[in-house]
Amino acid sequence: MLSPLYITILLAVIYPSYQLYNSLRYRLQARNAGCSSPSKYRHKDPILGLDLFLRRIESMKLGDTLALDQNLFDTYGKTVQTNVWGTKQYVTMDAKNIQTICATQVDRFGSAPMNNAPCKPFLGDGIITVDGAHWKHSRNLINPIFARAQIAELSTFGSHVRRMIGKIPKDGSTIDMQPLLKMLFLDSNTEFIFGESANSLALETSSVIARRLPAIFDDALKGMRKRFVLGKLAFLAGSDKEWLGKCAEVHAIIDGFIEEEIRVKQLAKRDELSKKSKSEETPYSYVLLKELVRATDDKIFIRNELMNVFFPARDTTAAMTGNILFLLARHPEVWNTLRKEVLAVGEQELTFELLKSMKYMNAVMSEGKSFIRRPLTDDEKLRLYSLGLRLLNPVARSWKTCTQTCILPHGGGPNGDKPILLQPGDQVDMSFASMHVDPDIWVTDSRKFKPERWIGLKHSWNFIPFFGGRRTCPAQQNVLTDMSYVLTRLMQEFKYCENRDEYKNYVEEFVFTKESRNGVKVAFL
Ligand code: HEM
Repeated sequence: MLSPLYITILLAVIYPSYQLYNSLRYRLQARNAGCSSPSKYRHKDPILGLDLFLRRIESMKLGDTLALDQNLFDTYGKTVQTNVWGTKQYVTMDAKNIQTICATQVDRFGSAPMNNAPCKPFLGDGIITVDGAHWKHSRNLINPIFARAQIAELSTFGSHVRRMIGKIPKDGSTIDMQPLLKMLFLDSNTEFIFGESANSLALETSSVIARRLPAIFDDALKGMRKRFVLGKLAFLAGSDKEWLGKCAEVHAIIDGFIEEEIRVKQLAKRDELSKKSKSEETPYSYVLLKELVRATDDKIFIRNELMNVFFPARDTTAAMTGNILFLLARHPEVWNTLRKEVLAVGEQELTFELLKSMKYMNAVMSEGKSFIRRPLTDDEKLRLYSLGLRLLNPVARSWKTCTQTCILPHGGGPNGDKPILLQPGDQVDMSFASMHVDPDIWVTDSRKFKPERWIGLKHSWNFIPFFGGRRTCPAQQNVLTDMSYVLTRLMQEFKYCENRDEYKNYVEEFVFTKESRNGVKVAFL
C-alpha cells in the first residue's frame, strides 16, 4: 500500500510534468497553425483559478459585474486566457471572435458540455442543454410555434396588460414596476407554454397548480444555479437529495399538464371528446404544450422542452421591460418623444402588423440591421430600446465549449492581433455587456444615453442582445412585440413616468438574468 507521503510526492511530480507536456504540445500545434497565445490572467491560484472565481462572486455582490470584465479587458486586452476550475477559458469581448463562435465556426462549439451536467436533473435534455441532432430536432419543432404565436396572441396578451395597468396607482403615488412586470410576463408565458396562466395579476385564484409552479420552480432554479456556478466543485453545493426533490415536484406538476393534454388528444382521436383540455380553454391559439403533444407522445421529451423554454422565459422579458422603464424614468425627454409617436397611432387596435408598421417602433425593432448615416431626428431617439438592450440587457454573456480544434481570428500575440488556437475542452466566455459599451464601437461616452452615437455605426455583430447565428433566441420577435405593446399601452394611459428611486444608478441583481436590485420605482402621472 502506498503511503500518503509517497502519493503526495508522486502527484507533485506528475501534475507539473503533465502540465508541461500539454503546454509544449499546444505551443507546437499553435506555432504550426500560425497562432499565438493571448495574454494570460495572472492567477494567484494557477491550479483551479479560485482567485478569479472569488472576484466574480464579489462583483455580483456589488451589483456591477461589468466593472470586473472591464478591468480584465483594460488590463489584458479584448481576449484574455483564464483558468476556471482547471479548464482553459477564453474571456472575450471581441466581435470577430464572437461571430466566429456563434456563426462561422458554430459546429465546433457546443452548449451541452457546460450546461448538461449541472442542468440535466432539472431541465432534462432539451433545446438549451443539448447540441447536434437532438438540438436541431428541438429547434425545428419550436421555431414555427414562436413564429405563429407572435402574430396571433396580442389580444390575449392585451388582457394581461390591462390587468397590470389596473394595478398602477392613478394618483401619482410610487409603484415598483419590477414585480408587476414579473407577474405580467409570468401570466402570459405560463399561458403560452403550459396553456394555463398563473393568473398572478388576477383577483381570482383560477389555477392553484399554475400558481404554485413559479415558486417551486424558482427554488429548484437556485439549486441548479449553484451547481452551474461551482462547475467541477458542484459537490460543495450540498446534498443533491433536497434539490432533486424540488426538481421532482416541478416535474410532477408539468407531467400533470402533459397527461391531461395527451388524454384529450386520445379522446379526440376516438371521437369521444366531451371535454376541452385546459390548453384549449385558453384564448391562446398556439400553446407550446399542445403543439408538442401533437408532434409526439414522448412525455419525457415534451416535459424537457417545456422546462427548457420556461427557464429562459421566466423573468427575462420582465427584467428587460423594467430596465427600459428604469431608463425612461430618468430620461423624460425621451419618454416625451416616444409618447408623441405612440399617440399618433390613435385608437387603432394594437396588432402585430400595426406595431411593426409604426415608423420609429419599426426602426427600433429592426435594430442591428438598419444603419443611419445622417443626424438623428428627435423621433429617432426612440432608439432608446437599443440603449436598453445595449446597456441593460438581462442576458449579459454566453458560455460555449470548443468541441473540435478551432481558430479564433483575434486576441493572440502581444498586440492581440494574431489568431488563437483552441482545443477541444477549452471554454469561451463571451461578454456581450462589454462589447455593447466598447468605446472602439460606440465611441465616446459609450455608457451614456446618446442616440447620436448610431450615426455611421455598423453594428451587426457588435450588437447581439439576443445572440447571433443559429442559436439566436427564438423568442426575439415575440419579446420585442410584447415590450413595445406594454410601452405603447403605458404611454397611451399616462402622460409622464417619474423616477421615484433615491438611487440614480443601476445596481444589478443576478439570478440567471440581470435585473435592478432596487426595483423600478416610478410614479405615473
Ligand atoms: C428580453 C428577453 C430575452 C433576451 C434578451 C433573450 C436572450 C437570449 C440569448 C442571448 C440567448 C442565447 C443564450 C446562449 O446560447 O447562451 C437566448 C436563447 C434562448 N431563448 Fe431567449 N431571451 C429573452 C427572452 C426569451 C423568452 C421570453 C423565451 C421563451 C418564451 C426565450 C427562449 C429562449 C430559448 C428556448 C433559447 C435557446 C435557443 C437555442 O439554444 O437554440 N427567450 N435568449
